[in-house]
Amino acid sequence: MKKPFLNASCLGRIDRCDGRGRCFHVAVPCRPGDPILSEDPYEAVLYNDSVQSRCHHTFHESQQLLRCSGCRFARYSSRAAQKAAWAEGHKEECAALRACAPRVPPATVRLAARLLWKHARQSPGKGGLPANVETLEHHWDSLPDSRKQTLAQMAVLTREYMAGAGAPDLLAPREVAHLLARFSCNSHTICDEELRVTGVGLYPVGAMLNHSCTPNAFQSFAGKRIVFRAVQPLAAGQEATISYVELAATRAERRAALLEGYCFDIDAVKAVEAQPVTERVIPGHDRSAQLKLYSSSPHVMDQHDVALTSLNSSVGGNASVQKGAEDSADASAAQDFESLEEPVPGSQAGGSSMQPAAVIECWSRQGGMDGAELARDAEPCVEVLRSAAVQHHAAESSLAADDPHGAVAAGKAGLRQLDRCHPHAQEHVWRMRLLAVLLRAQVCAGDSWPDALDTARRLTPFYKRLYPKVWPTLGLHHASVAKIASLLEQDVTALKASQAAADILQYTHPESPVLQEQWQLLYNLQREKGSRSDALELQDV
Ligand SMILES: C[S@@+](CC[C@H](N)C(=O)[O-])C[C@H]1O[C@@H](n2cnc3c(N)ncnc32)[C@H](O)[C@@H]1O
Repeated sequence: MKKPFLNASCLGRIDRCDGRGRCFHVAVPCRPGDPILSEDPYEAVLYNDSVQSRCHHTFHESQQLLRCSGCRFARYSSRAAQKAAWAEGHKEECAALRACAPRVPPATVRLAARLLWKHARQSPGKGGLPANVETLEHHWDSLPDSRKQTLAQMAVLTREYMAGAGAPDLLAPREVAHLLARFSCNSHTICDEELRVTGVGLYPVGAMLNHSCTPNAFQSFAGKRIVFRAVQPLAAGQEATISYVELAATRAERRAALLEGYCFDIDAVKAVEAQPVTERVIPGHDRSAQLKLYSSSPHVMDQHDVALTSLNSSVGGNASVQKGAEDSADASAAQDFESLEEPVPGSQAGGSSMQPAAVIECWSRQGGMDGAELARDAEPCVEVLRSAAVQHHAAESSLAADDPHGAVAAGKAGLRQLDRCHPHAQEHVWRMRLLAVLLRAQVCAGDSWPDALDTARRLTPFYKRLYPKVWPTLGLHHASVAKIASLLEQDVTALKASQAAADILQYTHPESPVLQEQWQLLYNLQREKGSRSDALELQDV
């Protein structure tokens, strides 16, 4: 093992590991909640839609922001922040943004430009990339041609954008494309305490943490500084892992996202994937509703999948959203900055442009079941799942279009569809997704809190099963339940949810106002409970 980093905020070291390149080992035993690494980004930028509400330098939200009079794009929480930002790269950025106004390049293009300007400032005349960026994986040779083409077009865009600042040509187009490919598999999506996406940053040491679908650490952010914390006890020398993808998804979906975004296969260590014996497109639905039939249970599905997709005792199902032809759409819109926004780690849950689809994977648990019989059982469910997927898409679109009532209607319609499915489909992945979008819509609409509480409570068992015990999404979900229940004066529910939230958030958000809020709520609820039991006792007397 190499020496630990001198960086005092790092409790580990980088080593080589079998088949996965480099990895991060903790140097000392850690308890849940212990920070194992915290790091400022080598470079970071806000996403375009966060720019109006957040400081360009600190990434903190603010009601009163000062707008840069040069580019009229960047906004700052104070003069000091503006001054610091100017010295740290906004000087060149401001000129480039002015030159391409009113268009604004996507965040990853702005990130690449800032990184190259920074390197030129710190190592004048050296060229190339900083050493800690150069060594990051880019997997260029494994990328499909369509992806290479998109990255090449983004590289052209980056160079055009940088030329606006009158800077010398810093990197050849091919090298810029490789840099953008490095972003795809090494950058981190920056979120605030409530897990709202704010920007994207490159953290060279943080990029050493490998993926696991049962991670023992997770990342959160203080402004744009990343902090990795343990979510389980870690022994000295143990590898720290995070999840690169949404954990509340089926294995098939996680596998596809990892293959596409990070070029590795979570099933690579297992035997050859089970091949379906029959594959059929459901009539009238192109490839958007498909049936795949296996003669026996495909070993690649895990418990997680079975919980999310089982339909009945002899048939299993798996409905997934298939990614549309994003790359070719991007390629044909090379001149349109916004359409070239790149997916980055942790951000693949998006995809509002996807075509909703239902793919059902059926297998016989006993093996040897008659294929026609399986198909007959499953086919009506495919139709129902397909409709549920369509309603989910409609609900997401309505929410994005600021129409929460439309989203509530679509979400409820989707859930009603699913009620027609086999009772064992109660735990299907589309039910979880419909409940999640319905809850967001009901909270946005703000006119039926009892319904919102009911939705939130129906979602809880899914999240408890799918996320690790200590996980921010689960903690924040309990916090939402507590808030809605306390609004409705359902104190017992509020108290339980608030306690569950605080039990998690004390590890995941130890220094954040989100946890303070829970302590306050818990305190108020316990005090009220106390005074009510005092009152009762007095009455009894
Ligand atoms: C953010 S980097 C992690 C550090 C990387 N191992 C390295 O040496 O630079 C992501 C890349 O690491 C590899 N990787 C991460 N987790 C993995 C896993 N569970 N199985 C296989 N490869 C993995 C993949 O090549 C992936 O594209």
